[in-house]
Amino acid sequence: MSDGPRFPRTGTGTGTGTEELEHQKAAITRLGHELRALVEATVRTDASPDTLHRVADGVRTVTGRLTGRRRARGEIPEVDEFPAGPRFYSPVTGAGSPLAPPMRVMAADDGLIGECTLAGTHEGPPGYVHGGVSAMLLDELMGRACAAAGTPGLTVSLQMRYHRPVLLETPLRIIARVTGTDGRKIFVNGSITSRTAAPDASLVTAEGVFVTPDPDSTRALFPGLQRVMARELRG
Ligand SMILES: CCCCCCCC(=O)SCCNC(=O)CCNC(=O)[C@H](O)C(C)(C)COP(=O)(O)OP(=O)(O)OC[C@H]1O[C@@H](n2cnc3c(N)ncnc32)[C@H](O)[C@@H]1OP(=O)(O)O
Repeated sequence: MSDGPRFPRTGTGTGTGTEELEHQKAAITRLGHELRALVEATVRTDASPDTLHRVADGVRTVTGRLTGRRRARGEIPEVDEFPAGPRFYSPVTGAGSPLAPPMRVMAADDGLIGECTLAGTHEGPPGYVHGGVSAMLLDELMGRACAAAGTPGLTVSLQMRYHRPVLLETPLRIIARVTGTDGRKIFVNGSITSRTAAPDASLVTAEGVFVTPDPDSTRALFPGLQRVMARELRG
């Protein structure tokens, strides 16, 4: 892992709302980077039990510093651009999530492309990516492809085919493409390939069906969304 980007350490408290938000995003990104390094070091270390106990004590102390006000379940963080933009704590793309590789997402001609490299944190068979993690990458990108196409939806079906094991520590390309719609149903294809070894050979492919909830279901499922829209209307 790299040392990560350098960010200002604290907000000034005197900037505009936008500046404060940018400071917040930078701090979230920096902590996410350090936590990811901690998780990777944890699953790869050969340290002694004494060292592991000392580190566990230290981590417990650090955790204690983050237990002030917590977001309520379903509350959308102010830094997020939900549903179409970056989500800072997504377990796949979130700069602030220690679970996220994080996958970078880019627009392509006919869908979205994701890029990431996975390591020990996401291991399944020794040396290879966990199959559930491959499904998670694809589910996220395929869901975002629906939103990018103007038809946001939730996964109702995700059929995975694992053709070859996905190597750890190898740059990956994930592709998602909406292939059609039928009423509220959206059909999406996805694949994972290596960006370096045999980039044309799909390691994993997926076919998904996503459904746009009707307006009543959307309101019931995502009460936090109403608050975000009200926040944006207030400017
Ligand atoms: C911002 C991007 C983030 C990306 C995140 C990644 C995506 C995710 O992980 S989403 C989280 C996982 N998914 C979920 O939790 C969804 C759980 N499911 C639900 O809540 C509901 O099924 C919901 C709200 C989506 C749809 O419910 P509802 O509106 O009642 O749909 P319903 O009327 O049953 O079905 C709609 C259509 O879909 C079809 N359908 C439903 N389930 C399936 C299925 N498993 N396979 C195929 N078709 C299905 C129905 O047959 C129906 O088709 P038709 O209109 O032709 O009769």
